[in-house]
Amino acid sequence: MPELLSVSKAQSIILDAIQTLATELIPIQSARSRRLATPIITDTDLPPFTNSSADGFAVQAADTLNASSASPVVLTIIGDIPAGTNPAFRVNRGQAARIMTGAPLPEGADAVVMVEATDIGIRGLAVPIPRQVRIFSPILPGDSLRPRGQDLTAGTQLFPAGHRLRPPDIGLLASLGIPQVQVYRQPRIALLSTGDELLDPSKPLQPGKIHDANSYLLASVLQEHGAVITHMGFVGDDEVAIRESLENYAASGIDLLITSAGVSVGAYDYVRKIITEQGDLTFWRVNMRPGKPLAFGRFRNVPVIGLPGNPVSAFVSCLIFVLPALNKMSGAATWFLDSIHAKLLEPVESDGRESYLRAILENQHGNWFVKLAGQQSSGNLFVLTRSNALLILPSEVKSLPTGAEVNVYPLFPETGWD
Ligand SMILES: Nc1nc2c(c(=O)[nH]1)N[C@H]1C(S)=C(S)[C@@H](COP(=O)(O)OP(=O)(O)OC[C@H]3O[C@@H](n4cnc5c(N)ncnc54)[C@H](O)[C@@H]3O)O[C@H]1N2
Ligand code: MOO
Ligand SMILES: [Mg+2]
Repeated sequence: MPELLSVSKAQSIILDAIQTLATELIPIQSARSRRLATPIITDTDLPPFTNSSADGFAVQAADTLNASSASPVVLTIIGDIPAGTNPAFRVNRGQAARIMTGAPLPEGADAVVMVEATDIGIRGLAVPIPRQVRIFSPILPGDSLRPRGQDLTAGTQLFPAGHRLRPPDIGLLASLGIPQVQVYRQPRIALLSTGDELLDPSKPLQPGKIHDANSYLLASVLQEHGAVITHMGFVGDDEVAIRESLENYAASGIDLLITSAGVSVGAYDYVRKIITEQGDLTFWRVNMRPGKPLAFGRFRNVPVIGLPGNPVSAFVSCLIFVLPALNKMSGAATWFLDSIHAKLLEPVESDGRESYLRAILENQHGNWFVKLAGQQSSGNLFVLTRSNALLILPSEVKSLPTGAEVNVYPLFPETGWD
């Protein structure tokens, strides 16, 4: 058997053939999960001005030094500061200004007394404004204030280029008065599953048939990582039907074609032949398990990745090869899954190919341990749903004992499993 391509070599061939996409300016309300094309550095402080964190009275704290319930300090109210106004007056010794939460601190004042600490009490502030306020306890300079720049000062880098925007990020951009962001275009990916045995999940099972799982499995992985799935469907193991579907997809301005199944050595596995005739088959077969029959090349001018048909193989190959390509296209700073070290809770075996075993990762007292999630057949999707990690056995390693240290890819670390 000719030597199989290593996983890392196959990854680098794919990544070399994939370009980072162009960028576009979009409104922040559509920017959830999009990747920034440029770093964002704020030119504003947040909060932009020192403001009150309570409904109460802006004062000079020194005036309240001797306040007590037996002997309250009486201050003259000189004005009112609703949120959204800009006080033109100054608070001097012996004076107070009524102030609402979020309103700017007037000049002269250095603290706010909460209304509950005054004779107005929890009935709260209302019109008309009293002429005086009695304060029952001392406060310190800075009390009940949110100083300018407390959260963020001008010149801070908020996000690097490539950062994927999350809801708090979008809120922050809005609060800084940034209504639009330059982001990378979303990769447009077409998915074609192949197989005479496939049925739409809405159809009842028939003898010899199975429901198409891969289209849905792959589409959801890719969408979760920012791709737009422009086409998704399946055709039979029919050379003409596969070629025509790929032609239609490739002509529609997509960035990447993904096929599922029909890529091994079966009599009705046509995908490699079609890629070879309609473009270029750059490589076929990788030294990994599952996922050996992976194909990569170009169909017309569109990069195409032919994933093996077994659902777990398709899933693993999608994480190991398609996601890095998707990440590069979308402008991500890092392209590969993050791995961690863990100790084996049981012995594991493989056949010498680089293996990605479905596994359960658990933390005990700060240390990571890993065990198999169950049966490792690459058709078994249920076991995959019970896994939270892929346990990696390097190539040439056929077995490892309990306690050995391995690399593990946590699956869906951002969502967890519950
Ligand atoms: N003689 C050999 N046979 C096989 C080899 C080999 O090296 N020599 N490799 C095996 C490996 S490994 C894999 S993986 C599969 C890959 O096969 P294909 O990519 O050609 O896919 P198919 O043969 O069409 O299907 C394989 C398997 O997957 C099921 N399948 C296909 N599509 C879907 C779908 N959309 N949803 C759910 N399940 C799907 C299909 O029914 C088959 O059971 O080849 C091995 N054989
Ligand atoms: O790779 Mo196949 O992918 O072992 O089932
Ligand atoms: Mg086959």
